[in-house]
Amino acid sequence: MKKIVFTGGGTAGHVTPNLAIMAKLRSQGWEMEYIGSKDGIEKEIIDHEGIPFHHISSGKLRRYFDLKNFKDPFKVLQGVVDAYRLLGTIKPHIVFSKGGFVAVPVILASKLRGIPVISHESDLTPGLANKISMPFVSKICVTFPETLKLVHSPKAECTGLPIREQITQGKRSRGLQLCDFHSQKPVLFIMGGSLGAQRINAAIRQSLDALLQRFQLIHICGKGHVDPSLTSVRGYQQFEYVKDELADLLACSDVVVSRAGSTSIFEFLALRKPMLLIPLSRQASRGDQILNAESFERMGYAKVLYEEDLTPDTLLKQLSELQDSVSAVQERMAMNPFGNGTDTIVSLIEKHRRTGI
Ligand SMILES: CC(=O)N[C@H]1[C@@H](OP(=O)(O)OP(=O)(O)OC[C@H]2O[C@@H](n3ccc(=O)[nH]c3=O)[C@H](O)[C@@H]2O)O[C@H](CO)[C@@H](O)[C@@H]1O
Repeated sequence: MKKIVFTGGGTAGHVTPNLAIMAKLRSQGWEMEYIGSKDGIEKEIIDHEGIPFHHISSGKLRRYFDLKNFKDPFKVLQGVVDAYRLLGTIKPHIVFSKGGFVAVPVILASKLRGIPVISHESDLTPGLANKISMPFVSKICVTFPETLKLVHSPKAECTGLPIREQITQGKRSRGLQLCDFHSQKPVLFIMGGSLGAQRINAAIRQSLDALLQRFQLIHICGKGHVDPSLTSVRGYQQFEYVKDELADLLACSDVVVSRAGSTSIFEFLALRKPMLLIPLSRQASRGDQILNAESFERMGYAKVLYEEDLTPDTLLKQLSELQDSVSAVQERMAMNPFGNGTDTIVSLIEKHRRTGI
């Protein structure tokens, strides 16, 4: 029996692409297990899939000063020891890493055990965890063609993003029913990444009356961010985080307002949802979402509203411009050159796995 270990986590963007690959490998008879962190969202997502989950010690690697920077390298070292032990027991033929800090110890331990690793980068610019791991992996898969120029490695290949098939199988009628919506008014889908985005939540709620004149609203707010005072507003449906219902909610949505996490925006593209992207600012990140969003704007799939320009007025203005160009955007999306990365990655997994163990 062929066996694979998946890793990756912290936030859902580093986990959900794994689900697409898992479904395909499962249908080909592979056995699989997952190594993640104790407190990341990956445990919840992977438990839901019924796949054995093991957690290891993991530490955040920061580019800025923080007292935890002195403690975290020891947590990473402990993570390498934990992962080394687990890999010795599981004995996989290959490891697939979707990035995030928990992936670093797993990749180092795989190297020590001589197990090949394929890593995948979702964002246009490689994250720190993937950068550190590059020398130790057999193959680096990237999502954006622009990333190949930044990675400069013969190991790199543009495979696109693995997209869960389940997300493309939603039903508009089920989505409308779930929200108690009708089909006479367009539906606006709002998502601040897997954790929610407080700035976006606030801007939407400040503009709620004006938005409700034009749309029915599905708002994924993030854990703990549902506003209880608004739960009975007709046409405004809030969720903290959604799992299986996401496909139906997207199927009934016409336009999207979102952060510009790579996993989400490629899902919206696959579903041909015109998007207004409000990327996480450079103050709060390395600026990867800004580059993701600008790349989608250049391709004509999205409009970008920078966080520093976000006000109820700019939000409404940009949304109305996007609504006017919905058909043109959808035509461009239909011609998009990005395929679903799942099949290419599954072929690479077959090609690079160890044989004879
Ligand atoms: C704050 C932060 O660190 N953000 C990063 C993180 O974002 P984040 O984890 O938010 O990642 P994305 O927005 O790219 O992906 C979120 C994933 O969660 C799913 N989803 C989301 C909400 C929900 O209720 N249900 C659900 O299933 C989405 O469909 C998608 O598959 O990883 C991304 C991918 O590397 C990066 O581009 C982001 O910059």
